[in-house]
Amino acid sequence: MTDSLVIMGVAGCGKSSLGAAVAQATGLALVEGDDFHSEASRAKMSQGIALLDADRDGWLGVLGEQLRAHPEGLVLTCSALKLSYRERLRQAAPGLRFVFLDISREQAQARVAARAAQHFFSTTLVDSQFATLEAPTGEAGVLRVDALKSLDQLQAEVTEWLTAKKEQA
Ligand SMILES: Nc1ncnc2c1ncn2[C@@H]1O[C@H](COP(=O)(O)OP(=O)(O)OP(=O)(O)O)[C@@H](O)[C@H]1O
Ligand SMILES: O=C(O)[C@H](O)[C@@H](O)[C@H](O)[C@H](O)CO
Repeated sequence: MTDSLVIMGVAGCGKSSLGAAVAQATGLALVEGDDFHSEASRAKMSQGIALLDADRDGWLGVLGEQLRAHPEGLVLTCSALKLSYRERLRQAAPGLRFVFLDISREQAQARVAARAAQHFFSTTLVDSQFATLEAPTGEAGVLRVDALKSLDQLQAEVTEWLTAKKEQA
């Protein structure tokens, strides 16, 4: 059973912010999924072209290698929008847990627009993130959190959940 954890959700939901806070709180290494997109994928996203399964295939493979390379556990930020993507990651780290940052389309749009000048992700792509998203409702090892809560509150919810899981194990 792995200690690794994925912080998932659509663009702008707060994966990087919460990932950093949880890594700090747990002492686990932080791996930013966005750092492993190919140049071609980054170019597509900055031009407002949504990624397809084929674009995400190699990326998910590399993220699986990251999980395998950290048997002590890590905090991985990754959109992980579809069940099949999450299953790929679970194959690399059986028992992998996910924190789903749940956000409305309007709020995600507002956050992505607010940071557009400093970020590669095109604001026109938010709708496609929601079209692709298969929420992980009902999947094992998933904590859903409200992305509009404060970072402190979110981090506390996640660490409490991780501690409760450890006590059950
Ligand atoms: N809990 C929060 N409350 C308020 N604002 C937040 C919160 N979390 C993140 N933000 C803000 O929302 C924006 C997006 O956050 P962040 O970059 O962490 O999201 P992300 O999901 O990693 O985005 P992406 O994957 O698209 O890079 C940032 O401007 C960040 O400061
Ligand atoms: O699967 C995807 O479409 C991508 O991973 C996106 O979600 C972005 O990379 C990310 O959120 C950056 O804004």
